[in-house]
Amino acid sequence: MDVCGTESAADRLWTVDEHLDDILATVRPLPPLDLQLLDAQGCLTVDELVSSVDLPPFDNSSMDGYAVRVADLAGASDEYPSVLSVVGDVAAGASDLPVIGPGQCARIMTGAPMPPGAEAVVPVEWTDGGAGGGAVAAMVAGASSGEVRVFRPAEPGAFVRRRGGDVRGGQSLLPAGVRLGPAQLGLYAAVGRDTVRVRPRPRVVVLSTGSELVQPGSPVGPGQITDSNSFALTAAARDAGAIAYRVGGVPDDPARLREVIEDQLVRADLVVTSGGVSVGAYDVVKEALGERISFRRLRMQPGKPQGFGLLDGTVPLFALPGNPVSAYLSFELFVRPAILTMLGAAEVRRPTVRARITADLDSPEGRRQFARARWDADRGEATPVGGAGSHLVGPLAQANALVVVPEATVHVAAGEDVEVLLLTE
Ligand SMILES: Nc1nc2c(c(=O)[nH]1)N[C@H]1C(S)=C(S)[C@@H](COP(=O)(O)OP(=O)(O)OC[C@H]3O[C@@H](n4cnc5c(N)ncnc54)[C@H](O)[C@@H]3O)O[C@H]1N2
Ligand code: MOO
Repeated sequence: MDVCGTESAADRLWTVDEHLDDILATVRPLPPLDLQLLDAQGCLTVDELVSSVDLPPFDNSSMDGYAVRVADLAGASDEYPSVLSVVGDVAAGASDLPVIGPGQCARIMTGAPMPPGAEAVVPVEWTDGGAGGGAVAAMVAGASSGEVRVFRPAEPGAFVRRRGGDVRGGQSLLPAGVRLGPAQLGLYAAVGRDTVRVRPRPRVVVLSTGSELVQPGSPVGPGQITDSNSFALTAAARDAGAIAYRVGGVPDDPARLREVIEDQLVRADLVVTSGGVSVGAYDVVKEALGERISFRRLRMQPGKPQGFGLLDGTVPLFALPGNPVSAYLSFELFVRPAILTMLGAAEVRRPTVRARITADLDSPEGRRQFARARWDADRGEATPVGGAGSHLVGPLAQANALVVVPEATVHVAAGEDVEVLLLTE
């Protein structure tokens, strides 16, 4: 408060929505890039996929068997098989095809082109395979010429996969903005594309600050704690679709932190720091970046102190609070939407559902609380795990959702209907 008792800019508490709106108004999708198919996995496309080819590219057989003329098999049965003369073999990839005349057929393999004159395929199991006995279970070696007895008639087009029956040249196959998973990448390859235009994965650098931090695997001295934030946040960035680099344990020295950030900027589309943003004597991130990004306090619990801005007017930097639960939830609520925006996603927020809460919950007045919970989709229930403390990493690892308690609510009773934000969807 200033001397007149009015709220100054520094005192102002931002709502969660105001902070997110500021982020979404600032962060832009990355410029598109042509990538090799497998480098684009998980990215969102920029263009619609229009096929320049027919698939299949030619009429072909869906079975190992014989390519036949339909009239030759009229009335064929076990008792009165049709006897055809076999004029050749057609394997997948064959280009020199025999012409099938009346009374003739060719052995044909799955995927092989239909030879001219043939109208259908009979599977080998409906023939004697040229062996002169009853029906066989598979192609008989060396019977590519001679005679074959066929025990059933054939419909025109039976077991023939038609040219263009799957995909037509000129057809629109996928709209822009599709996430490239295995089937979509397979489709690009199937229509002959070796590259695809996408928004690339943002490169995210994750930095942990704090002179008290030691890296996992090292001995922990008095007053020290293990750096867990850089692991959780790097994993969360990858989960959101980013390429993430972890830089653990920058000490509480503003000059050193500025130096590390400058070094990291060569490989960063976005930077995330944790720790050093509150009001202590060693709040290194605030000291190092106070002039370059905006530090603010939110009507939120956990996650009250936050820093956000563009470094050099281009690279978004998120200065998240150091408490592990605060850092992780801040990432979920603010950094993840920024990464998804850079990827070009239309929907950047986690989904929410309504559920019945199974236990009482207290919440601070004037702050939106995000309580860790286990959500049971079948029962439509959310069960809080652990308490409100933002150092509680044990229960955080049990949670798959957050119960959202509005700013004006100070108590929720078991059995009430609440909003639940799903962390795993
Ligand atoms: N007088 C006040 N004190 C605090 C306030 C306040 O308003 N007035 N806000 C509290 C809130 S809320 C939060 S959140 C924290 C934010 O603190 P910092 O961002 O400055 O974080 P640190 O002080 O560096 O660390 C806080 C806590 O988290 C642990 N930590 C830090 N980094 C890591 C890491 N990489 N891995 C695991 N744990 C980490 C650190 O040891 C501290 O215990 O400030 C409150 N104080
Ligand atoms: O806001 Mo702090 O993030 O409550 O622990």
